[in-house]
Amino acid sequence: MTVKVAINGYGTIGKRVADAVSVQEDMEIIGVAKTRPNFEAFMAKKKGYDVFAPEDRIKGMEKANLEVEGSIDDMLERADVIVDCTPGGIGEKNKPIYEKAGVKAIWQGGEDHELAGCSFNAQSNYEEALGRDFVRVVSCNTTGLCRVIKPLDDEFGVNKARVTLMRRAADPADIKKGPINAIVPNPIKLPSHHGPDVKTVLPDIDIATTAVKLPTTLMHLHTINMELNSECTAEEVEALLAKQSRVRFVGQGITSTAEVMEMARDMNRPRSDMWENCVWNESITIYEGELYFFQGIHQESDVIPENVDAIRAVMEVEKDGTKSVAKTNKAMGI
Ligand SMILES: NC(=O)C1=CN([C@@H]2O[C@H](COP(=O)(O)OP(=O)(O)OC[C@H]3O[C@@H](n4cnc5c(N)ncnc54)[C@H](OP(=O)(O)O)[C@@H]3O)[C@@H](O)[C@H]2O)C=CC1
Ligand SMILES: O=C(OP(=O)(O)O)[C@H](O)COP(=O)(O)O
Repeated sequence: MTVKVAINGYGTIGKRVADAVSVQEDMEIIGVAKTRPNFEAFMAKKKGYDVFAPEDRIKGMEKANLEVEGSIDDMLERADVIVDCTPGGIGEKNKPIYEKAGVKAIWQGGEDHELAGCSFNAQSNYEEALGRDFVRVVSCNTTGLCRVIKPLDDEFGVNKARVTLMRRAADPADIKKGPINAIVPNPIKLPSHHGPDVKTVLPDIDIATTAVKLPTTLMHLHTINMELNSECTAEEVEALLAKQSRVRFVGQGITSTAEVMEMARDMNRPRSDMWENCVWNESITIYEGELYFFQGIHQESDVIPENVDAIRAVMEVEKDGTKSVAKTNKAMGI
């Protein structure tokens, strides 16, 4: 079976999900929806994607010489599953349209957990999403946290996790957000929403997070501190994280997020994406019985393989999460 996938919202996340789906053997893109005839819409056409638009936007698109296949309802008629990559809060409004069309939907981390009732991270809770109509792939930061907390909890038991998130202020193409010369405690009320968000995937983890926004566009950086239930060495933690397919160790002169992104460019990754958590293995330390390490998260791309796995889970084309992760990784080159 080839799963027919539609994308609603072809921005930072949507365009990457479209390309990642296109390289999988068991799924295909049947259309992407745009609201404006901007360069991204023309690029989507150039790549061979059928472009759809809300009914009231079609005329404007055609006036700009962008050929539109039909409305979002038309796109839903052709799809088995829709990946909603519209800005946070907009996706919620689309739920009735998807329900009416009887199409499964996957939302992103900008929406609340309650919208889908199932928050997803492939390595943490794939099986929970099997056959569901609605799933939410958790945000970039939450994805990055789940990817390391889950294996550490399985192996050593996580008694408590305390994380400081230094967040990029905006994506590289975003001209609207700041700050450009300040460090902003955000959210100001503590702890931040990221800890509760991890608990939507891993409910038994004691986690608290704080977050600030920094004037950078490249990546988020996490300082992770955990109390583990069993005694272990830094070497044992390093060996465990080395086995995780979506965790990459960085060293060899990489001392910053800028150099991680340069490496992604050198790797000829599409859009210089870094789909894996980037852990500085040199930072992995056990100090007075507690674990510490740094990891970088490429906000624009770490959730992309997770969306591919979420499609397989809701469509039940692969019942085993480990196998889905392996298929996704192989097709994308992770
Ligand atoms: N960027 C990031 O770092 C990450 C984002 N996320 C989450 O992914 C989701 C999407 O974010 P992101 O890709 O950054 O957003 P973008 O703003 O980059 O893209 C959003 C897309 O949605 C379209 N859109 C805008 N308004 C509407 C609307 N009213 N109805 C339908 N489509 C609309 C836009 O199309 P058009 O230009 O045609 O209007 C655009 O293609 C959010 O939930 C976000 O929280 C998750 C992880 C990381
Ligand atoms: O999901 C994200 O971040 P978050 O995990 O801090 O909510 C993305 O980086 C988008 O964040 P934004 O809402 O600052 O654009």
